[in-house]
Amino acid sequence: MLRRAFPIASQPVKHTFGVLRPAVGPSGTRGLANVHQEPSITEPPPTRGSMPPGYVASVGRLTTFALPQEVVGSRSDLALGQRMIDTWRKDGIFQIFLTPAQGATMRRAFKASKGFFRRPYEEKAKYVDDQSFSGYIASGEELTDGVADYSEIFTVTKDLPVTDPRVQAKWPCHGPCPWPDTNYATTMKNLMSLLGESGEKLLKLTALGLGLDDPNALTNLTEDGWHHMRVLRFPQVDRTNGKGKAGRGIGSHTDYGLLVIAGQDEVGGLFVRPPVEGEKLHNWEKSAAGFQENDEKWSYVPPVENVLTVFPGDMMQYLTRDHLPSTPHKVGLNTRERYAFAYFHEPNFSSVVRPLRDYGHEAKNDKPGIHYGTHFTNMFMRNYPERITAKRLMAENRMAILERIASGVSEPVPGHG
Ligand SMILES: O=C(O)CCC(=O)C(=O)O
Ligand SMILES: [Fe+2]
Repeated sequence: MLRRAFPIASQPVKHTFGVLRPAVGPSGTRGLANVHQEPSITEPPPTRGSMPPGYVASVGRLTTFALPQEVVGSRSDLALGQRMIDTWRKDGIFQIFLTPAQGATMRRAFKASKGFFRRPYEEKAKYVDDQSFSGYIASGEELTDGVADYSEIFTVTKDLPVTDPRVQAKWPCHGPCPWPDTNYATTMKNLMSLLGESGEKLLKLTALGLGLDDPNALTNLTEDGWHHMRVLRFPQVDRTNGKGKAGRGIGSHTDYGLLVIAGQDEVGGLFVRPPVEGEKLHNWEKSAAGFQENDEKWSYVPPVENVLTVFPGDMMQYLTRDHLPSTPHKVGLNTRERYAFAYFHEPNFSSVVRPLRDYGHEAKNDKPGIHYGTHFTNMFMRNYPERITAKRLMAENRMAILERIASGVSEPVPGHG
């Protein structure tokens, strides 16, 4: 393996993207990642796996950051925040090193995920809930831009007992998580809480990097945040059930909240679209799903051991008035089955997200704000119109309840108004 010393924090790192066509390779893409670390660390993590067949894309060489134990607003925190923002604006994505606790829990979570997805379809299909969108989503069930994906998913949303006042008040998307067993539940909850710690640090660093007057401007939104996670399996490209679109794991889309923090096994399948001059998507107004699905401006994200990838979601874009666009991404099926996690670090369900006052081109607050829970509900209704949860929501006219919550007309629920 090649070894070389890497630039330290204060020096910019040049990124290169090599264009590779799957027809001629690469099998076993290897390359060097750019590492943003203490000067003593000189070994970049090697990449693994290979690009899914049939896709045309450049191969991303991602910058990797080491997050501090704690974000205290020091000069090095500020420099790191600025570097993170520059990297998102250029590549749309970066990597962070896993902490040892995250690494250990991630391994347990992959094991639990494999164990669950290997169970018979008839059993898996029982793990759904009619109030929350948590639980099992079969391969060929999820729609992106109206077209079925082959991803097989277990979604985890906030696990609320039926006695929770919000569930009692029939808030849309609020309900229990239909766990397959206690080991699965404990492992996934642990993983989410450890990824959430990175999410909070990343938000503080982002606020610093943006130069916001209030360093807590972003983390104020995530108190009792509507964090959720998708535990994913993608079938081998020639072992699908025929219900999705050939070769496609998940069609091009953006995700909904502040940050997407994702982890993948060694197989490979994820592509991101680095910001392109002149392209502006506003997924909360008009669906970004299916956007430029088939052109060549995509960058393959090679799997790297012991890292997570991080990119902005729709609410980060809205808050920053497009300075940090929500990164479009898609997943292709590979020659082997693939396992992954996508964790979403989100605002509180009831929060109204407004463009940052002290940031952007206009000082005045000229945008109405987005009620995050309404945005989330709209997105899930769009993706799973046939799900039992969507049907109950419509039958009980819970959209009207949501409107009352969003306009502040509803009875406040203790602690969650
Ligand atoms: O499989 C991945 O790496 C990403 C999955 C994804 O984009 C999602 O679940 O929204
Ligand atoms: Fe996604």
